[in-house]
Amino acid sequence: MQVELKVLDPRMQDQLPAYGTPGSAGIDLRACLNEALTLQPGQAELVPTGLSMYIGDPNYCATILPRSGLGHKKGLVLGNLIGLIDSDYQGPLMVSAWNRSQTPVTIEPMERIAQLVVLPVAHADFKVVSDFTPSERGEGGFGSTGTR
Ligand SMILES: O=c1ccn([C@H]2C[C@H](O)[C@@H](COP(=O)(O)OP(=O)(O)OP(=O)(O)O)O2)c(=O)[nH]1
Ligand SMILES: [Mg+2]
Repeated sequence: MQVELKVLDPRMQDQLPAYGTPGSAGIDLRACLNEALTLQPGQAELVPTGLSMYIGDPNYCATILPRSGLGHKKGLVLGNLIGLIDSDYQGPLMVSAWNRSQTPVTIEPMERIAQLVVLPVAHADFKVVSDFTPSERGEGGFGSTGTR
């Protein structure tokens, strides 16, 4: 699928978003910072990626997810947990960088801090009913099937 892309920061011109391997689901996003940014424990800051994208097709969206190495080892995750990019959004792509750890984390300019995954979207057509069509699960949830 094709997605329109604008390069907002000239430093991104020669490192346009790309899949790292043919099987990669995510495209790494860089921190387009002018200087290193140190996040104190618990601190979150919006970091520009230097890009904007217009998906255009309402049957798709994009999500911004943590990189597993940074998230697990350094505690650098996302302030919104998952970023959701609407198909009609045309503004700058931003990453909410959140240091969930107990120690400061420094983000260097142009460091790859998160990843973007494009996903299909279904639009629900809600039909109001008073009784659902019966299902095997019914109302059971939140551990109703046990742990073993
Ligand atoms: O990590 C993120 C999350 C969102 N966005 C942009 C794209 C998205 O389409 C728009 C709105 O996001 P969302 O709907 O999650 O936020 P909201 O708080 O509901 O804002 P709005 O009222 O503009 O929909 O913000 C980002 O750049 N980065
Ligand atoms: Mg919204």
